[in-house]
Amino acid sequence: MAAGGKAGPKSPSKPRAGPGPGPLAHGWLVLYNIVLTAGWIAVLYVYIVHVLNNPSPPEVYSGIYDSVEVVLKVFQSLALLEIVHAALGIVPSNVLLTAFQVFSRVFLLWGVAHPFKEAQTSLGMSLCIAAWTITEIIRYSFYTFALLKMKPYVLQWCRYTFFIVLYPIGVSGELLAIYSALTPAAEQKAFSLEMPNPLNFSFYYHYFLVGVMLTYIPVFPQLYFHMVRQRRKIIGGVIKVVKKE
Ligand SMILES: CCCCCCCCCCCCC/C=C/C(=O)SCCNC(=O)CCNC(=O)[C@H](O)C(C)(C)COP(=O)(O)OP(=O)(O)OC[C@H]1O[C@@H](n2cnc3c(N)ncnc32)[C@H](O)[C@@H]1OP(=O)(O)O
Repeated sequence: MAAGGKAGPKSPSKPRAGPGPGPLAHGWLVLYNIVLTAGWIAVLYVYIVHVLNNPSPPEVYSGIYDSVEVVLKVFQSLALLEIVHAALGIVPSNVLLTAFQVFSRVFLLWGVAHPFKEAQTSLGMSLCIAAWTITEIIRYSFYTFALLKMKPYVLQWCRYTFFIVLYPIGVSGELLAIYSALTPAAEQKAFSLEMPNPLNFSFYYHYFLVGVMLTYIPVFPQLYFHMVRQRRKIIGGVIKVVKKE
């Protein structure tokens, strides 16, 4: 039995089996989702204030990361706990997909934006922050309501519809931000190891970044179509045909 008293991870297309999380896990998840909703609302607030104060390009996008940096890093990093929740079985999410989703963003923040000013000020960064923020306010508030046995249809519809547009925007933004870090990473030889060295091994961070960008090609469709299946299951009006023996 998993920590929260519910069955282990399930196939994404099956309905939740069992009673849901136990009381302790339930309380924790309510707290977690409320804190994360509030955190992302704070990101949105700072984002909007920045746009209103700097309405013309390039400042309108180039300064967004600087404005939201601290709060964004805190709340996006807290999403690592989602992998733990899924791995412990207290939520029925797919562990691998959750890990890809969370790691790609955490890596973008700490491995791309944090070290490279060019990524911070790129248009891509402002696009993905906008897409993440809208998604997460809806997602965490939806989970909170669901745990409290309320599922406002509008929120549920937004949760399983907005991704159709926000995923491509977010992923394009992430790829643009990584792309803008390639030249500075190569020029600065950041986090790289050149030969000769005692390990007899070379590592070039900008090539690693190219590798990360290529990883999006097989992984992103899996995430996207997972959400398409979830949408079909939850609000798609699937008619179940029961075969008579
Ligand atoms: C070195 C690093 C290299 C990394 C390289 C990686 C390459 C990666 C490429 C792809 C990158 C993607 C980057 C992402 C960009 C963006 O996000 S852009 C913005 C748009 N984004 C979205 O819309 C995100 C959509 N995706 C998701 O929601 C998740 O990530 C998911 C894992 C795909 C979701 O899957 P799942 O968990 O199955 O969805 P749900 O239907 O919401 O949940 C299933 C059930 O689990 C319950 N649950 C989940 N979390 C919680 C929680 N915190 N609290 C309570 N309950 C939770 C949920 O209620 C569902 O329960 P049931 O209804 O009972 O089934």
